[in-house]
Amino acid sequence: MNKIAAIIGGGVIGGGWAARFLLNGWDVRVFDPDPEAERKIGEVLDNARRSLPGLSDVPLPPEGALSFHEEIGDAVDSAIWIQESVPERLDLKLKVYQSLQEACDPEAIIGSSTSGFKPSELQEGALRPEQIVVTHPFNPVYLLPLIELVPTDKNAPDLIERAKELLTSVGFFPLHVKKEIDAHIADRFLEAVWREALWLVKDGIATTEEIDEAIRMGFGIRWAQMGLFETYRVAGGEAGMRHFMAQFGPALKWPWTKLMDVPEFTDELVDMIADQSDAQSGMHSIRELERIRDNNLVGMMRALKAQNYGAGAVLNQHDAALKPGALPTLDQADLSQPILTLSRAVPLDWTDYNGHMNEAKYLEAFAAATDRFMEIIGCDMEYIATGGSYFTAENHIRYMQETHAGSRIECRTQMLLGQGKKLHVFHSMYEGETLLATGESFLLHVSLESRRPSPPSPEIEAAMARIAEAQAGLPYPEGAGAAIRRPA
Ligand SMILES: NC(=O)C1=CN([C@@H]2O[C@H](COP(=O)(O)OP(=O)(O)OC[C@H]3O[C@@H](n4cnc5c(N)ncnc54)[C@H](O)[C@@H]3O)[C@@H](O)[C@H]2O)C=CC1
Ligand SMILES: C[N+](C)(C)CC(=O)CC(=O)[O-]
Repeated sequence: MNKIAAIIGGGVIGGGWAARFLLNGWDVRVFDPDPEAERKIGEVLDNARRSLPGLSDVPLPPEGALSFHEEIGDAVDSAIWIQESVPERLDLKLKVYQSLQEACDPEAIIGSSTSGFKPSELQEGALRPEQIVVTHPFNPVYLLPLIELVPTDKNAPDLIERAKELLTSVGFFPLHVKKEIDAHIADRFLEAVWREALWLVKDGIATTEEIDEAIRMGFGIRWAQMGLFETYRVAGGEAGMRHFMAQFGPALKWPWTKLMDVPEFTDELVDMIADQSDAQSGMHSIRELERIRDNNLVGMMRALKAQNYGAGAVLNQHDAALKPGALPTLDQADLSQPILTLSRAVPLDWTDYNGHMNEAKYLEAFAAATDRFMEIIGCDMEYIATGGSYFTAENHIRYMQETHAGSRIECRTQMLLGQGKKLHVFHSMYEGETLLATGESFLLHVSLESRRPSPPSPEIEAAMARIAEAQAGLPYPEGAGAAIRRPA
């Protein structure tokens, strides 16, 4: 049975939480009095389906069931996680806890998305304060890993550990904020930057577009991978952080920033900022901007994944947790049929200007299927470390149907020859029952020392013989051995 999450308030943030849980295999029950809530969550889910599953290089669990409830008690019934994301008003949040705590399981965790309130303020007067913690997410909640997890000493250590475990299981990075403070950690930075930016516009120093360029062309990209302190340590040169502080510390006392002053939101300032923002981005609808944002985030996060750094390392850990059981081993597979060697969603950065999966990415998918087939026959990392491996000598791809971001694809592999140093495999790529493409590869076993063909280990020979015998009854695949014909 799937785990159940209740989403109380299904706006921008509640919709993101709903998508994160659903796409990680939880059932989600929503309570939101807004008659438009179902449509709005549907739109967030559409964005999430095209972007989140492809962040993983292994398949996410099957999507959970989504339901909408008219009574808060029905929504929280049987939920082990209740996420409150109603508007940022303390009186409203406290009223919501009153009614949901009358109905929910006392063991359930109640997380609040609040951007600014301290957990002690949310626990004030609650039926069971020990159930309530701050779990502050970042938009888009379905892609960004950070959750600021802020408990008080009313929360038992066991609840904090369970919260961390459940958040990690859906791909989040829970950052345990040990001491409560207004606006937690990250929003305090965002607010400081936001205040300074408003002054720069008001004082006519820069437009909204120039400020965004100053961020995204420089320190914004840098922050996305190393943050503030690691970046400045590097900026200190060989002497590191101490030198950086000695050199740039005094500047903090100069009047570079306006610190706590807030410009008054006069009609003039609001119009100036809104007009500049329209001129900068008004050619895109909000939904278009969301898609542009998601495309960029996925590309950047997948690049960080390749470096196993920052958010990329979190994604790799989530993949590692999902991996066991995702693909069969030699002993688990039905060897009489083509063997499942790839199962994943198409990442956003695999699609191109034609709006479908780019031709080069088919090779990437088939190469991953070949790598998996090598593992199945025993040519895994441990074996490769002993000095033997396979090199690909020839590939042939046939493209049959289009596929798109977020689509779940599978490769099934038939071994056409596995004898001595030769390995000849034929991969068929499917989306459901639809054959999308085929990829045929001829490989040679090599010695990594001499870089020349060499016989594989007896264990690999035996595994290939076992597959050859089991697949002997399969018809030779249509399209195997095909080539592009010479024009008549
Ligand atoms: N928008 C943002 O960038 C972020 C917001 N947050 C926090 O998330 C919370 C929600 O913010 P948003 O999603 O932006 O607001 P929103 O206005 O988009 O959504 C709030 C939703 O709550 C519903 N609602 C109102 N009263 C309710 C009630 N009594 N019971 C159930 N649902 C009710 C509304 O119909 C609406 O759909 C706030 O606490 C905010 O500080 C946290 C991170 C980022
Ligand atoms: C504007 N905000 C304070 C609601 C923003 C957040 O809380 C986090 C975010 O996603 O930027």
